[in-house]
Order: sequence, then C-alpha cells, then structure tokens
Amino acid sequence: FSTFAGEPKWTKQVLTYRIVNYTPDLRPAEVNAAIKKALSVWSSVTPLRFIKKDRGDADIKISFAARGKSHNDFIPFDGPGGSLAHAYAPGKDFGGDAHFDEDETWTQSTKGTNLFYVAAHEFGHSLGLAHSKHPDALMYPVYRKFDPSVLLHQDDITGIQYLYGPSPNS
Ligand SMILES: CC(C)C[C@H](CC(=O)NO)C(=O)N[C@H]1Cc2cn(c3ccccc23)CCCCCCNC1=O
Ligand SMILES: [Ca+2]
Ligand SMILES: [Zn+2]
Repeated sequence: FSTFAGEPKWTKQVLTYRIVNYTPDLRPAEVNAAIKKALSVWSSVTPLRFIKKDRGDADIKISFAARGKSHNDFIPFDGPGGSLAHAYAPGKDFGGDAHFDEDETWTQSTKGTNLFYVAAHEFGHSLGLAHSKHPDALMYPVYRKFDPSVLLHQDDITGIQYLYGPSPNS
C-alpha cells in the first residue's frame, strides 16, 4: 500500500459526506446505496463512521462531471473510458472530495463501469491511501472486472489500518 506525501489523514472518526449531484445512468436510490456500501467497505475495518448530509458542507463531497465542464478543480475528464474518476487526499475544501466521470456508463453490474467498485477505490484516496502495486488490491490504479464478494485485499486493509487502526469490534 502507499499513503500520500506527509501522510494526510482525517483527525476525527466521524466523517460527513454529501452527494452533490447524480448521474442519470442510475436511479438516485441506487447511487445512494452504491456510495453507502462503498464507504462501509472502509468503515468495516476501521473505527471510521460516515454520516450523509443532503446540504451544506461535508468532508467528502461526491459529484459527477463530464468532459470540458471543468468541475472547478481544473482537472477535466477525458470522455468515455480512460480515467474513470479521481479523488483528493484528506484535507479541507477539495480534500476528501471524489469526482466521477459522467461520460462513463455507471452501473450496478459487471457491465459498464460499476459505481460501487470505483467509489470504493476513490474513497481509499479520500481517506489517505494512494495506489497499491498489488494487481488484486482495490487501490490498484487500473479498473478490473471485480468479484463483488471479495473487494479489500489484505494490502488495502493493512494500509487503512496503518492510518486509522482496526475496527473496535474486530
Ligand atoms: C482504478 C479505477 C477505478 C480509477 C482509475 C483512476 C484513479 O486512480 N482514480 O483514483 C482509473 O480510471 N484507471 C484507468 C487506467 C487506464 C486504463 N486504460 C487507460 C487509458 C487511458 C487513460 C487511463 C487508462 C486502458 C483502457 C481501459 C480504460 C477504462 C478503465 N480505466 C482505468 O482502469
Ligand atoms: Ca473517462
Ligand atoms: Zn486511484
């Protein structure tokens, strides 16, 4: 596993998240569920807890943006394929935020681009993990057909627990 320079991480265990806008590829309830499930991947192995906010500021702001429309972070997306999403290391303002490329076809299945899988990867960054060199780790930088049952590789767990420790009820 790897962390970001300076090992930025959240100094609180309860974090807030807000889904700022929704992709038309899925019903809002499906997006809410995929995001919630992707966050629970990380809270299941750490003391971290996530609270959803529907307005105002939040630690982790989630949004969808397409090509050209620079979602005011000056890193425009590249159309279908290519890069699928990106996220920022813990910190204020953009810190922790995750942006998803609207030009992808977001799905809940193994066809198209699975939102749950990509979100789980991005939230690894939002919590302070950089990329892993293990090809079967969630934090590996290439999207792979995934087995929805097994998501976190030991490398991912070791990394996140290095930052936040294990879940208290482990
Ligand atoms: C891990 C993932 C959820 C998030 C990462 C980005 C990331 O690390 N976000 O935090 C991602 O999008 N990786 C690219 C990497 C990539 C693969 N190719 C590319 C062609 C062009 C540009 C990038 C890529 C080859 C063609 C396949 C393109 C479709 C799949 N894309 C990828 O796997
Ligand atoms: Ca893209
Ligand atoms: Zn990544």
